Formats: sequence, structure tokens, C-alpha cells
Amino acid sequence: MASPQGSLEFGGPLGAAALMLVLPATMFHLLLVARSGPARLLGPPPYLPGPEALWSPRALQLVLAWLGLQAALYLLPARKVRTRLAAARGRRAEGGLGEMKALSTLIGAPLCPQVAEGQELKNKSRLRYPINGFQALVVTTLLVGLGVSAGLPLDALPEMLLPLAFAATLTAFVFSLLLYLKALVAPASALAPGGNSGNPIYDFFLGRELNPRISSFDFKYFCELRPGLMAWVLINLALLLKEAELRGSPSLAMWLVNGFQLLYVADALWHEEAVLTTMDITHDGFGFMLAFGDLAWVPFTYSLQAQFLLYHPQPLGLPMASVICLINAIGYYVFRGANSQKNTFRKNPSDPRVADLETIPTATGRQLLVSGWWGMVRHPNYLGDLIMALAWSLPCGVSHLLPYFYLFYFTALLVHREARDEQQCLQKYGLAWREYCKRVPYRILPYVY
Ligand SMILES: NC(=O)C1=CN([C@@H]2O[C@H](COP(=O)(O)OP(=O)(O)OC[C@H]3O[C@@H](n4cnc5c(N)ncnc54)[C@H](OP(=O)(O)O)[C@@H]3O)[C@@H](O)[C@H]2O)C=CC1
Ligand SMILES: CC(C)CCC[C@@H](C)[C@H]1CC=C2C3=C(CC[C@@]21C)[C@@]1(C)CC[C@H](O)C[C@@H]1CC3
Repeated sequence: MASPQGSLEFGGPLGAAALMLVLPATMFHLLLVARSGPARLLGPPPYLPGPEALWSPRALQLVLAWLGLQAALYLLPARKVRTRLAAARGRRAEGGLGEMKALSTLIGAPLCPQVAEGQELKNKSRLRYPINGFQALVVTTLLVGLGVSAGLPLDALPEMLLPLAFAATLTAFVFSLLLYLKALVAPASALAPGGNSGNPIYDFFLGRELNPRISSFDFKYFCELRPGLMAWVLINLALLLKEAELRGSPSLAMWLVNGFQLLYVADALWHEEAVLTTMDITHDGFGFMLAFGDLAWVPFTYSLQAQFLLYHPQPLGLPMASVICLINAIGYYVFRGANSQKNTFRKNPSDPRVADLETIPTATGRQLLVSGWWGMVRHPNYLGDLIMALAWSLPCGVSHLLPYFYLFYFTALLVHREARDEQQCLQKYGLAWREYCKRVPYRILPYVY
């Protein structure tokens, strides 16, 4: 996508083409290396898989069935809410509270919005999004639990990771192609600020349409949080079950990795609405980068630590496990504290939890927080996320570099993301942003960066 200055990002068409080869190749390299004896991150892969090791119609069926299940969970409650909304609209005469009560009684949930509005679009309209990701996680957990107790061989999944990753990559590629074609007939107002350079390779990679939808089904929002994140924890669980089968019980290290990453995914789905303000939803088009990232990269590389532990068991004593839990808790505290503080402030600046914080006014009418978490560094949420990333790798010991891949990749991703966000904020807030940078000089790590 073009940066606010109009230059192309990610190294332009050449960079985009290279990334489209390097990212899937890296994912397959990691999958192969994690199960090899030496597990060397930087060495060559133990072997090059032939087509028979990659292609499996069954794996493709599983990937499509998984997407179908998640799509159904995304749609079903949303439809209910929409019809109920219509019913609730009929009760407007009762006033706002009456409407909320009617809604919550109908959906059997506490008083909480089940549909959220996104940021304002170019044409001044706002899209509506179902907020039912956490429910989808609960239902998926119940279904998987039922399946396993009925004999579903979840422990067979670790052996299928290679063909599953191939099927997910293929699906992401075909999906991105369809999205590219769909954008050809989309109105100009539906296109993303970037991803429309005129170069087909670059635009295919970045994505042309901002919020591709069919009816109320929003493809980008759906993919960002559900199939990939939930597949990640499902793969982790399958690896844990496989370890229990091989060694009698799961190791403490495997428990920690599963627990930490489940917390992270459940937290993301619990705070699903927050994703509506991320640059992925508000700024980036939906192309190969996000489709591959969401559907293949997240489940198959973010589960690397659990993959590593299955083939390379690591001793972990209780004292060290406690220290690692403390590191994860600190990371989560910073990550959640910072994200919630900003989200609360953006929703309602006079909320008592944030009303006392110091702010900088901007010409847009919005304010920037300059005390609290956002007065410590300019991206405290990234700092918390990185501390958690460290805690996810530590249970794997220090004998191998491989389980630290996520930490290295994530540092690079967040440094790059932070730079893109700075550019966008500078464009949005101008002098006020410069003032913020002067008052809060460090980006992610206090006194270092
Ligand atoms: N695990 C993974 O692979 C990934 C995880 N993440 C995580 O997702 C979360 C969301 O990250 P991301 O979408 O990058 O962006 P952020 O949540 O950091 O949001 C950045 C936006 O926040 C607003 N903002 C910045 N500074 C201030 C301030 N001082 N006061 C008020 N508002 C401010 C600006 O938007 P505005 O002013 O318009 O509100 C800015 O564009 C993070 O916790 C991140 O760590 C992100 C990417 C990948
Ligand atoms: C394939 C490339 C290397 C880039 C892919 C990037 C994607 C994997 C990430 C882009 C932004 C993401 C966010 C999350 C997951 C990873 C992707 C999709 C979260 C959902 C993770 C949980 C957090 O609580 C919110 C994040 C929002 C952004």
C-alpha cells in the first residue's frame, strides 16, 4: 500500500513478490525444522517435501470445513441479532433503555451491544459488525470437546500439519485472487488508501478493497480474529494431547505454552470490538498479506513453540515455571492495561477511569493521551505483547533458537507496524503528534527505543 506520502510500502512490487514467496517458504521451513532432530532455525530444512507430503484432499476438506464452521458461527447469532434488532426497533417508543432491554432479553445476554459500528468511512457511513467472537470460541470448544469424547482423533492433527498448512496457503491464495477480482467491480469509495497502485502483483499482495463484504458478511473482519486464532489454539491442544499420548502426560512446558496462548486468543475474542480500530481494518486492503497471515501464518507458525516441545521435550522446574508465569502476567498486565485505557478513552474521554489523564488536544477534535500507559512510551501495548512473546518461548529452554522465532519475527513486525502507525498519526494529527513525540520520546521500550 502507498504510505501517506504516496510511496509504496514493503519494497514495492518486487518486495511484495519476494514476500509472497518468502513467507510461505518460511512457514514450511519452520514446520519441517520443528520436528527434525537438530531443530536448527538457521540451518537447511531436513528434507524437501514432495507433492505427496503437501497435497491431501482430506486436509483441504478439513480447512474448508473449519472455515465453514467459523462462518456459520459468525453468521448465525448475527442474523438473530439483526432480526431481534428489527424487533427492538419496533419498540423505540419505549426509549433507548427499553430497546436495550428488549434486545438483551431476546438474545439471552446481559446488557451489552452485540453489534458494533466501525470507524467512519470515506462516504461518511459506518459498517456494522457482529460481536460474537467469544461466543464462537465457546461453541467451538464445546464442539471440539464433544467430538473428542466421541472419538474424534484430534491427536492425528500433528501428523497432518504440513498438508493442512499447504491447504490453508492454497485457500488463502485462491481467496485473495477472488478478492482481487471482486475489487475490479467495486466502487472507488470502497477501495483502500493503499493497494491500488495499478501494479497487479503489489495490489494483489496488499489488497485493493478496504472492507470486502457479501451482504453483511465482512471477510476481513471474519478472518482477522476467528478461523486463524482459533485454529492456533486447536493445534496447540492437539499437540498437548499427542504429548500426553506419547509420554503419559503433557509436560509443564506444554501446559504453560497452551495456557498463555489460550489466554491471548480468548482475550482478543473477548475484546473483539477493539479490532475495529486497528489499521488492518481501518486502513489496509484485504489481499494476500492478510489472508495468508490470518489463515495460514498465524495457526501454523504461532503454534511453533508447542510443535517444538512435542518433538524436543524440555525439563522445567516449578521455580522457573513460576518466574515465566510472572513474566507473562506482567506482559499481559501492560498489554491489556494499555489497550483498555486507550479503548476506554476513545469511547468516552470523560469515563472516570481515564478522565484524570493528561491529554494533548488535536485539530481533529480528538485528544491524545500523554500520561498513564500512553505517557510511558508511544506504544505500551506493543511492549506488553513483546514481554508475553518472551514468556511463550522461555518454557522451551535456551538450547535452541527455533522457539524464539516468534519473538524475533514479532519484534520486526511491531517495529515496522509502529513506523507505519507513526506516519498515519503524523498525517492525522500534524503538530499535535510532534508535540506528543517530544513529550513521550520513546516508541516501545523506555530509554532504549
Ligand atoms: N500478535 C500479533 O501478531 C499482533 C498483535 N498486535 C496487537 O494488537 C493490538 C493493536 O495494535 P495496533 O492495531 O497496531 O495499534 P494500536 O492499538 O497501538 O493503535 C494505534 C492507534 O492508537 C491511537 N493512539 C496512538 N497514540 C495514542 C495516544 N497517545 N492517545 C490516544 N490514542 C492514541 C491512534 O489512533 P486514533 O488516534 O485514530 O485512535 C493510533 O493510530 C496491540 O496490542 C498489538 O500489540 C498487532 C499486530 C499483530
Ligand atoms: C504474514 C505477514 C508476516 C503479516 C501477517 C500479519 C498478521 C498475522 C497480523 C496483522 C495484524 C494482526 C492482529 C492480530 C493477529 C495477527 C494479525 C492478523 C491480533 C488479532 C492478535 C490478538 C490481539 O489482541 C489483536 C491483534 C490485532 C492485529
